[in-house]
Amino acid sequence: MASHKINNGVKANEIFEGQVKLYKHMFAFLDSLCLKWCVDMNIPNIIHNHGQPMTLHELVSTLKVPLAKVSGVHRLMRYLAHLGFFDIVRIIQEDQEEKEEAYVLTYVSKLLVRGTDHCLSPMVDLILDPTVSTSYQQLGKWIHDEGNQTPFAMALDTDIWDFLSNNPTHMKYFNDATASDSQIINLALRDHGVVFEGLESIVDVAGGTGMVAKYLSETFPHLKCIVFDLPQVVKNLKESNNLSYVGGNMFHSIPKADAVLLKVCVFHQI
Ligand SMILES: C[S@@+](CC[C@H](N)C(=O)[O-])C[C@H]1O[C@@H](n2cnc3c(N)ncnc32)[C@H](O)[C@@H]1O
Repeated sequence: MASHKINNGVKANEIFEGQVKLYKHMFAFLDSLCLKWCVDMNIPNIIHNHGQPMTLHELVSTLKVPLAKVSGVHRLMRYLAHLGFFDIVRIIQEDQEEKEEAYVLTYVSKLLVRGTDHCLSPMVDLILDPTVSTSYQQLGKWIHDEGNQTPFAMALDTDIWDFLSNNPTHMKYFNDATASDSQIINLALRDHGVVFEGLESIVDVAGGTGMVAKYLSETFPHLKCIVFDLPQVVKNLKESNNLSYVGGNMFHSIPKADAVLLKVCVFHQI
C-alpha cells in the first residue's frame, strides 16, 4: 500500500494498520462474550457427550434453536473455531453423499467440559458475569479517586468480600471458580509432592473452600492441613482427621503451622 503523507504527517498505511489494531481491541469483548455464550449453552459438554464430531444440524437440534437462528449458531461456532475453541472437520453422515462440517473439542475447550477434574468453566462463569465484568467500566472514575477502592467496590458501592457474603449466588460463583483454578494447581502439586515432605503442618491462608488443602490432606495423611479464610467462607465445611477450617482475618493473625501456603489471584484487586 502507498505510504504517502497526508494531513498532520500521518502515513496512510499507518492509519489503515492502526485502524485494524484499534478495531481488533475494540471488538475483543465479543471474543469473551462468544466464550460465555458457548459455556452458558453447555456446548463443550454437548460435543463431549456426543462422542464423535458433531454437525451443525445435530448441535442446533440438541440446543433446540429456532430455524431463524441456525445461521447465527453456525457463525458463532465458526468464530469460536477461529479463536481455537473448536476444530472443524469434514465428515460423511450415513445416507449422505456430500461431506458435512462437524465440530470437535480442542485442548482449550476440553477445559470447559463440566464434571472433569480440570474444568475451568466456573472461572468463565465468574469473570464474565456482568456484575464482575461491568465493574471495569469504572476505570475512568477509579483513576481519579484518591481512596483505595477497587473498580468493583466503586461500581457496587461495597467491598467485594462484603458483596459476596451478602449475595449467595455470587459467593457460589466465586468459590466454585477459585476451586476450579485450584484443581489445576493440584495437578502441578501431584508432580512436585517432594516440597511437602518432612512438614508436620501447613496453613493455606485465604484457602477458599479448601480444594488445595483437601488434596494435600489426602496425599499426605500425616500432614495437618488448616484452611484459613473469612468466617463466612469456611463455615459448615466438612473437616477430616487432618483437615480443619479456621475463620478469621489474615490481616490480624493466622494459625501457626510449619509452612504457609498463599495462593491468590489478583483480578479483584486492580
Ligand atoms: C482469589 S481467592 C483464592 C482462594 C484460594 N487460595 C485459591 O487460590 O483457590 C481469595 C480468597 O481470599 C479470601 N480472603 C479475602 N480477604 C481475606 C482476609 N482478610 N482474611 C482471610 N481470607 C481472606 C477470600 O474469601 C477468598 O477465598
